[in-house]
Amino acid sequence: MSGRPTVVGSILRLAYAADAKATVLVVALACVNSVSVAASGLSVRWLADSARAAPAMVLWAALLGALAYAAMAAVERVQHNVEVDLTERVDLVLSQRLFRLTGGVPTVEHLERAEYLDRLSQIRRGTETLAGACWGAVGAASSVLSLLLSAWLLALVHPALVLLVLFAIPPLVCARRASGVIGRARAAVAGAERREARLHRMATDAGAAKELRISGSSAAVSSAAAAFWDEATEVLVRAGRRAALWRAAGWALFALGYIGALAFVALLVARGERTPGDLLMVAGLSTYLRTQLNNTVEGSTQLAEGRHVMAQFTWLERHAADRRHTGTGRVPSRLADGIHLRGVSFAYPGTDTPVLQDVNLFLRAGTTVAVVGFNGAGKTSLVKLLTGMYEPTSGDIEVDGTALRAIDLDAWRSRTSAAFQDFWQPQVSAGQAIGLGDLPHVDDRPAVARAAAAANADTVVAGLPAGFDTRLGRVFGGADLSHGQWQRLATGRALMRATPLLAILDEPTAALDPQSEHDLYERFVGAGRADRAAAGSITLLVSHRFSTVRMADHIVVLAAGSVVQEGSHEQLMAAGGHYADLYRTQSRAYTAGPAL
Ligand SMILES: Nc1ncnc2c1ncn2[C@@H]1O[C@H](COP(=O)(O)OP(=O)(O)OP(=O)(O)O)[C@@H](O)[C@H]1O
Repeated sequence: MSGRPTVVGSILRLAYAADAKATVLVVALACVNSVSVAASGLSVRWLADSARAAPAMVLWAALLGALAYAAMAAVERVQHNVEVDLTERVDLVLSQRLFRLTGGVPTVEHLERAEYLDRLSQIRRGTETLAGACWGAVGAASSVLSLLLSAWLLALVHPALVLLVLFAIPPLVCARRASGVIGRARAAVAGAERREARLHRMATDAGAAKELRISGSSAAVSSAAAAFWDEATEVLVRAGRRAALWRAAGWALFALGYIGALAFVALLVARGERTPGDLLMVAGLSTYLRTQLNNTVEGSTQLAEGRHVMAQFTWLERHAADRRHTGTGRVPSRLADGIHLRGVSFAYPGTDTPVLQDVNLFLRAGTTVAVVGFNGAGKTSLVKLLTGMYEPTSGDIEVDGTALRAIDLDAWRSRTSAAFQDFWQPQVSAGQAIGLGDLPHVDDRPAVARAAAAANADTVVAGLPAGFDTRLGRVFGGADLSHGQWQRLATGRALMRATPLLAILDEPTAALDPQSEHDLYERFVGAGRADRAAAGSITLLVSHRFSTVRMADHIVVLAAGSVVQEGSHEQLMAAGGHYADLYRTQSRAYTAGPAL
């Protein structure tokens, strides 16, 4: 996407994909417009000269002029309407493509890194610019055609007048410089704009609003947002001024050429070497030339802005292609052995600090494994690796002896289920909010009801006005749920797949009391036990509550990204150390502390 033709080509291909007929029409109208400009210049000259030499021709000259003007006026109107319609279509095509690309990247790195988020927000805001750039490209091409025709007509008057076309170069070069200045400024402020937008969203988010008011930090958030806004605006305004200076310099040079050309032809007419018709045509063409040039400059500015957005788009396409999971290996229908982690280390992309270090683990088929550890020990990162959200920096994860990186990731994910700490709150019907856990069965009411009952979400649904058909979430004016109720639905979602090979519960239980959490984990482990046993399913529990953890067959203790202990509850208690200390401390807190 480096050269201009590639950008123009890509943009025109987009327009063609959005609406082929309208694209061809816009291009054809632009050509008609260019020819009309030249025809109108010719008609003025013909009119003036025939008035003196051949009065009978005046009518024909006037007719040509009228036709040229009518064509220009009609084309302008129709072209504008078609362009507006087509811009919306291209915008839609781009938004869909962006959606597919963002969702199609198998990893989640681009959604977790600030640098990538900046690029994404530039693309999101820039789809309309890119769509508009189509017409910038077409307009610029048609103006170049007009310029060539005008140059030919000027050369007929005097070859030296072709130089006027050379004066068209400075405004173009300067406009390009100006666009570069604006484009760089936009990229520089993308981070500040994203932060400002985030703070703005936070200030209007009901959840955050409560804490902001209690802590009295609304004003601080508002002034932080204002500071980001000011920072971005200052850079953009400064860039705007510099860009305006560049543009003014370009036009000043053109004005010099324009005045010089008119003076030159006026001199030739005064000497009787050229006719007044020539002078009128040069004056008329020069005026059009300025308009056409203006269009070319605007078109090339739009094109340059579109080019910047296209560069980000191309980056996203490359990122998606680079991150494409190449594994095509089959996922076993049942786990015979289990999942091995062999020397797995992991650092988040763009960071040097490993959050998992040389982890060697065996998750045996058909067992329940619990992972415990302090905040930041690496538990969720481990879950992200097991679900293929990231690949290990070194080492391998093997599913029944086949490396996960060699397995078809979509197929693997279709045999996993998970409920996360930061779970999703889909604004759909209550039934679908559960059914989405197994897309082919999203509306399978008996399956949804089973999952709801297993997650204890049936009581939540029973309290809704239209049961499973109740629309959820404030965005579409649906019923709102408490955090704990959303959590139950999320757990229901994770129980939709009857025979996952890996079922994960990564603490989606923060809003539950210890007893409810314990019940929920028990239900999760017990749900469809026979089916899961037949499939050799591994159930992975992440929890800080040791009363919950002890139900697992195997417990893994993580500390600072390394496995420090593993075994059954009894083995770990007998061994003493980290796990036993934490277990006793927590038991004491529950027995001696206030009732929870
Ligand atoms: N997207 C990310 N980019 C960079 N670092 C990250 C990212 N997510 C997590 N980390 C870092 O990785 C480390 C492990 O985080 P992780 O979420 O795996 O811990 P955890 O054991 O699940 O913690 P908790 O009990 O609080 O959920 C932490 O130091 C965290 O700061």
